[in-house]
Amino acid sequence: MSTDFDIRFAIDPIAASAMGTDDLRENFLIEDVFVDGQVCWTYTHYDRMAVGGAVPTGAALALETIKPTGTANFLDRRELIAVNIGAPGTISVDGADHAVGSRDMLYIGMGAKDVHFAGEGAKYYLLSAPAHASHPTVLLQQSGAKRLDMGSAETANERSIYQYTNSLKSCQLVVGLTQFAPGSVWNTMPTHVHDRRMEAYLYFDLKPDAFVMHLMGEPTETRHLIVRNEQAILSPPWSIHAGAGTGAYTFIWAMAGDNIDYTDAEKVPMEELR
Ligand SMILES: O=C[C@H](O)[C@@H](O)CC(=O)C(=O)O
Ligand SMILES: [Zn+2]
Repeated sequence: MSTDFDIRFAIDPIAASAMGTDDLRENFLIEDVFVDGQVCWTYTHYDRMAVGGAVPTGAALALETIKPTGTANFLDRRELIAVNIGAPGTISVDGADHAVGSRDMLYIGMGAKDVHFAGEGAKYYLLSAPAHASHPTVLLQQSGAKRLDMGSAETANERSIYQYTNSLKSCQLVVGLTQFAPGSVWNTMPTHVHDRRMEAYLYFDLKPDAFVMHLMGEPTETRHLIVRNEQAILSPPWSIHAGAGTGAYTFIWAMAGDNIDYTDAEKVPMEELR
């Protein structure tokens, strides 16, 4: 069996505020996203977003159904975005091969049956949410993404946000990538919440001893998680999601929920955080 899954329940803010390090990590951190020769899923109860990794070594890896979806094929009632953070690879969707370069994303619409992930050195980060309509499979590239430049060097948060799904027709998925100017380490600060949509972050491009001090929790009741290279975190709809790295990093953010309006977020005033 080359497909594995794990289930994460939806945690409320009161329960989260009582958690120590181990419980926070167990509920909100995904340590092993990428396992050689495997497709590994974390099926969450936050908007039923599934977060996974596929690392083909030799043979192509099939997208197999998992028990929690309750469907014959994984995408019978879902859509998926695969982000390649490794070497260029190929994803086949119902017989059509799609070349997926490093930092390219492939959107695969509801109803696709036969999906295979291939390419030695390719590393696919997978995001999937329930769908109500079938949209065409489409390759999304950084060059075609909407770029937003934010922050400044003075506040160590100078960064470019690439909204890959800006012109995509999706049911729920909104996905992008954030890159930093040299020396800037703060993401999503000033921070925000969006109760309409959960979010997941994948932190990568970190040096082996580096980490991101990820911040979560309600704005007035924050907690931290130490996140290493190629680990993901789940942000419940009620939580802030921000962080500072001990060095350079890149991250992929992804949301699912009630709307796909990127700008529909409530800013948290800096004075309110505690
Ligand atoms: O809801 C959107 C996400 O939190 C990211 O777009 C935020 C982000 O990349 C950043 O500010 O650095
Ligand atoms: Zn957000």
